[in-house]
Amino acid sequence: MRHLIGSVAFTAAIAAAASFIDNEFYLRTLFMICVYFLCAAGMNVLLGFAGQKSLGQAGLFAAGAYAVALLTTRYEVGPWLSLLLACGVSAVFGILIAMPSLRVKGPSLAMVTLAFGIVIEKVVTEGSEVFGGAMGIYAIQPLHIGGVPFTMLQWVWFGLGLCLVAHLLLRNLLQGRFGRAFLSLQADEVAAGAVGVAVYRYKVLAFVIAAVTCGLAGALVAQQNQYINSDFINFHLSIFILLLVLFGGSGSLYGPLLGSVTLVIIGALVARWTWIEHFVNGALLLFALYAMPKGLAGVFGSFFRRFGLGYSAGKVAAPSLSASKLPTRSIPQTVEGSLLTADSLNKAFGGVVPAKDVSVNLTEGHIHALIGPNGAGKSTFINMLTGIIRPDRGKVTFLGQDITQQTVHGICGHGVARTFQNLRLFKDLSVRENVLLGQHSRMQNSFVSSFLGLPKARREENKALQKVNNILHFTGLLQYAEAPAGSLAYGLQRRVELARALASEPLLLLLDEPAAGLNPQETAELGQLLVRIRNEGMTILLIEHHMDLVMTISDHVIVLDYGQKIAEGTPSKIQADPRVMEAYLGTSVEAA
Ligand SMILES: Nc1ncnc2c1ncn2[C@@H]1O[C@H](COP(=O)(O)OP(=O)(O)OP(=O)(O)O)[C@@H](O)[C@H]1O
Repeated sequence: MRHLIGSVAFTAAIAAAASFIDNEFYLRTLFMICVYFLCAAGMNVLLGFAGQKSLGQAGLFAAGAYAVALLTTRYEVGPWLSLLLACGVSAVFGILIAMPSLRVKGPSLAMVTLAFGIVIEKVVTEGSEVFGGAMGIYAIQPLHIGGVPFTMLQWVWFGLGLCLVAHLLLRNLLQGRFGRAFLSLQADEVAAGAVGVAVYRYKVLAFVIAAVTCGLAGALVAQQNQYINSDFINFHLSIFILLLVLFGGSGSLYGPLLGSVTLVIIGALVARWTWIEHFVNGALLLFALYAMPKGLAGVFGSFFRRFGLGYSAGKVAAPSLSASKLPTRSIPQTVEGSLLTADSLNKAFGGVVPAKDVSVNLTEGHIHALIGPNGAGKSTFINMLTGIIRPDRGKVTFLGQDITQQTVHGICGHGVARTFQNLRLFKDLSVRENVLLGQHSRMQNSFVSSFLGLPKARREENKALQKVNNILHFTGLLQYAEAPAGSLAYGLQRRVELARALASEPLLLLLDEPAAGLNPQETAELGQLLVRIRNEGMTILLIEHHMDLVMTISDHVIVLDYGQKIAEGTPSKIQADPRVMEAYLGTSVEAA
């Protein structure tokens, strides 16, 4: 509420100050700050949060601008409706431009989006019949009230209003479940999927948000100028939008504001020397990348923190502990006591065959261990169970349902959580945020309720915080809750990953070498923790090389060697099995 009142008061103060300006150039500069703020706010979601590098924003700006131009001039649609429809058209282009992101990443994605921008630029330049080419489209209908077109001051007021709404809505979205999900994409897509984030869906959503804000900005420029031509749509515009975010502070809620205010004012100051404009932008981009990796928002943030005025976005007071019990979900049904069945799983990577007809039955409420020499196929096996690797043949059934072809996040949603052999934490996020991400699939707030900041979104966030607090307490991590996960000692990081997996309230927990890199005391503590988790009713499948740990805590041991199951049974039976000894010793017991 404080933020809402502050934002409204800030915007109202600027709107009031603008009414005292009678210089058209100054008002136009203010309007352009609003336009670029809108572009930057959406781009910040895409780049700063979801980590998707797009160089095609000019194409989306064009989509909005030309949509409004064609609708008002050719089809005589009213200017207000055209503005709305232009946002819809841009959203469709946003989905189009998102498609490649489902296949390519990083620099390749930047290249593909760059190509998109160039194609749009060429289309509007060459397509003179429809788009007017270099001549452009004239007589675009401006916004009006009661038939009277907006004055420059009204454009500023309208722009400020849109910026306020965009800021408040995006802030709602980014501070909770959706913001964390976007950040997880940026950090590690495989881990994001494993905690239940629908990776593709969230990528498309980020592209659509960036497209709508950019298209809206394009439409506003076209309607305010009552004219658009291909000169507006060029590569420099895409770079400028990128610069707004990087210079202002990528991933900060205030970065777009700082970037657009600073860069538009610098642009206005050097406007009379057009030849240095690109030079200045290039220099600023280099400066931002090298000297201010977190942009102006990072510089201001550390300045305020030094004087004890730090504002930390999205930090929520820790709720009180109700109990140190794990949140769990109830089992809908079990098929003859069996939770998960793997039926004749096969996988080959060229000549390497890490799974040959592996069949396993994991019964409820037990600690199962999967052991075997290095390269036996243990990690491949749990990658197949969790959808990260598709088996060539065979079937995985969880609670009687075939999950063999399901997505990684879908399998997590069913109640299968995992940790990774090589830690896959979201290292820049705090321990609490990491574990909150584990709650992602259990939270019920929709896009709409999060975007509009409805009470349901706040209720879900509070509920998740309460559960996460209990998990942190259960795993002994409460005192590290606010620390960045990557800053913790290795053993603690392993525990954070375990806590994150517990947060999805799984029925089955798959742990890939959780004791790797732990000292003997930490390993013993881990063993006790796993037994406590089992006692809470969770089923565990543990891949481990620490035989003491495996033999002490497991109820059932499965042994793999060269991709084949060679034995299974109780720990004592496995210890006495000559095939197992042979697999580990590399020769028969007698020969050894
Ligand atoms: N994506 C892949 N492409 C090619 N080969 C792979 C791939 N993943 C695993 N392998 C190979 O499959 C075999 C089994 O690997 P896996 O990681 O499943 O074994 P593991 O039992 O978990 O071993 P460790 O105990 O050393 O972790 C290895 O020879 C490995 O090199």
